[in-house]
Amino acid sequence: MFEKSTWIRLPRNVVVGHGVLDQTLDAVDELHLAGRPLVVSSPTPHAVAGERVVDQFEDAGYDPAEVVIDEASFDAVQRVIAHAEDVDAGFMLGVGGGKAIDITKMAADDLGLGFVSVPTAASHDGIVSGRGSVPEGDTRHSVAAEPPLAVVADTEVLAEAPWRLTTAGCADIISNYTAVRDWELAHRLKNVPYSEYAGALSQMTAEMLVDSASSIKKGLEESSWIVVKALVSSGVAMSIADSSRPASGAEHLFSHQLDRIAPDPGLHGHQVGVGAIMTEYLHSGPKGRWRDVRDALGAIGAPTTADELGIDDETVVEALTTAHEIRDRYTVLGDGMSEEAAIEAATVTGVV
Ligand SMILES: NC(=O)c1ccc[n+]([C@@H]2O[C@H](COP(=O)([O-])OP(=O)(O)OC[C@H]3O[C@@H](n4cnc5c(N)ncnc54)[C@H](O)[C@@H]3O)[C@@H](O)[C@H]2O)c1
Ligand SMILES: O=P(O)(O)OC[C@@H](O)CO
Ligand SMILES: [Zn+2]
Repeated sequence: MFEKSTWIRLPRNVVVGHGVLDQTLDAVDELHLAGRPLVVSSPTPHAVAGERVVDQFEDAGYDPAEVVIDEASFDAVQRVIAHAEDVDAGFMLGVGGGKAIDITKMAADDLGLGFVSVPTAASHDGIVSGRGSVPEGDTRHSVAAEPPLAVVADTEVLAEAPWRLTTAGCADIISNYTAVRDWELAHRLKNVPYSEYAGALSQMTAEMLVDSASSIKKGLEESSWIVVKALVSSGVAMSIADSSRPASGAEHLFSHQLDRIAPDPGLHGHQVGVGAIMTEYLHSGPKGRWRDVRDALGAIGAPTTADELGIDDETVVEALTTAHEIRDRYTVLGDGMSEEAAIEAATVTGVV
């Protein structure tokens, strides 16, 4: 008897383009959400876009509440939950980068409230996903969270954000190459469930982004359009898989470990990009495609070396040798790299 079943939870409204922040109210009204909106953001995104969202709801006769968080942690999720209960929120809008959006989707999930995603930077592919990513002690959780009912991505806002946030988003997408390779490997070696559709979509998204590299340039709003569409597409792949597997493999473990041990970690996307150069080398060897990954990152201006990440060589090697401990996710790192092998991989690829 056939007994498989799946839920693929996707947004109903994905509104992308110039000036669409001013259509947030319309995108929400269409969803028939009731009650008081709670706008959750971090300090800069609050000033850049959060206040405009609050004003829109105020002008329309809603009674919006606001909360500003400054870190991605379980404590921050609890603070947002407590605030939402205090103000009797009916639904939530997460306005900001990956951290603000993750916190909002996790708080909304806990309270059973609708969630709307309003990215202020094209820096990560959690814009659409139903996953939250939060560090805790020695580990990093990928938590099932409330996927957005709507996404409002204003390319004017995204284009005005610091350029490095956009190159980080590109690198988060380019890392899909190695994430899918790790997922396939885990499927073959450990019988981890694999979705052909999610894997193909994730990989195609990376290919399309790399093909568009010459149009991704600082100062061009069209770049934000290209990148945010790829970020949405990558998030859809995660929703289809009901896992971050299509977009997160060993290169993400490496980045999560850097977040723990580096004195001054880089942007998430930049770290996973550099990680992908080395994990592609581990997958395909010295003559493999690690140069293509490095060149794709270089073409959009993302870091390709430890130096460009602002992280010292020893920390890179330590992160490589310990990344497998971050979470129970089988990847090309297996049960860990020796220090000699890590130095070799980082040196051959020019990362250190
Ligand atoms: N849930 C998922 O599926 C998923 C996917 C990818 C990444 N993530 C998570 O997202 C986080 C990375 O996202 P991030 O790089 O956006 O980090 P972030 O949220 O810390 O944002 C980076 C910085 O950009 C600033 N910023 C955002 N918009 C701005 C704007 N318009 N102008 C000026 N500054 C602006 C923020 O204030 C912050 O200082 C990580 O925690 C990562 O694990 C989650
Ligand atoms: O589950 P994690 O490893 O946090 O990955 C989510 C996201 O960063 C994928 O791009
Ligand atoms: Zn990522």
